[in-house]
Amino acid sequence: MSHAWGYAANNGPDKWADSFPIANGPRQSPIDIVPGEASYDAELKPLVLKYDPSTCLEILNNGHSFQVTFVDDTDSSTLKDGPISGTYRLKQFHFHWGASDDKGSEHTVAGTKYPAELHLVHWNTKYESFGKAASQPDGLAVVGVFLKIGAKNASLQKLIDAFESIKTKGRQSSFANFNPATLLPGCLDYWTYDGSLTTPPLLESVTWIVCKEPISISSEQVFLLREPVLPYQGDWLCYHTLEQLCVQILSLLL
Ligand SMILES: NS(=O)(=O)N=C1NCCCN1
Ligand SMILES: [Zn+2]
Repeated sequence: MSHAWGYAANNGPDKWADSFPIANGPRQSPIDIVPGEASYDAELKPLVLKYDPSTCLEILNNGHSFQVTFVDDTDSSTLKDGPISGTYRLKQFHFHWGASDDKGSEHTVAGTKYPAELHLVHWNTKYESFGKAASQPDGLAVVGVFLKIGAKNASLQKLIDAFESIKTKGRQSSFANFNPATLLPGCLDYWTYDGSLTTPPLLESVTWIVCKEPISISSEQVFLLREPVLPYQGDWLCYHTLEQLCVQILSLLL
């Protein structure tokens, strides 16, 4: 791929295998989760998530999404138990969303797409860093949380309020004292499977932990995720299309 990966026709998921042949690997994510085909495992434990807001560092526009990054040099913000062994440290979280409410999540549930999906990315402390862990089959654990249209999400609003400071690709700004636990659903029941990163480099190093219960996002909030695309400013793109831009311009004019 002569240019960076993305979600357009010329560099989107159908083209990723050109530069990342592991895209055709045996444990690629995302998948369609079919609850009726999932097996119950009595050995699995409840998730233990311990997040320290003081480890929250910054918010970044990486061109594909926005990402909140955490200080990960101690075991202050960790994931334990559930389907994993040992201690995994929180590195970052980010979201995936679509150009309309009928799509956007990466995982699907019996074919149903949610408007958005949160990913909390953790790395196994048996390895010395995120980078080293990302190439190991048990290196990463990502907690996925679906978002469905409903009540305004006060915690999500704190992220949206920070968008003004990261309007162009590559921009980052300090973002302190945010508790990612406020983005978790009340019930932490989950599905789990061994998979991969869903974006390049698509490494097959992820233990996926997908929460069954979604959290809410309001229509107004999801609209703000789909900020009008101003390519010359490099605003982030996530499944944006010309149609979406036209719809948004018309909605602003009418
Ligand atoms: N959507 S995902 O599976 O979390 N993919 C990721 N790719 C790069 C590093 C962090 N995560
Ligand atoms: Zn993701």
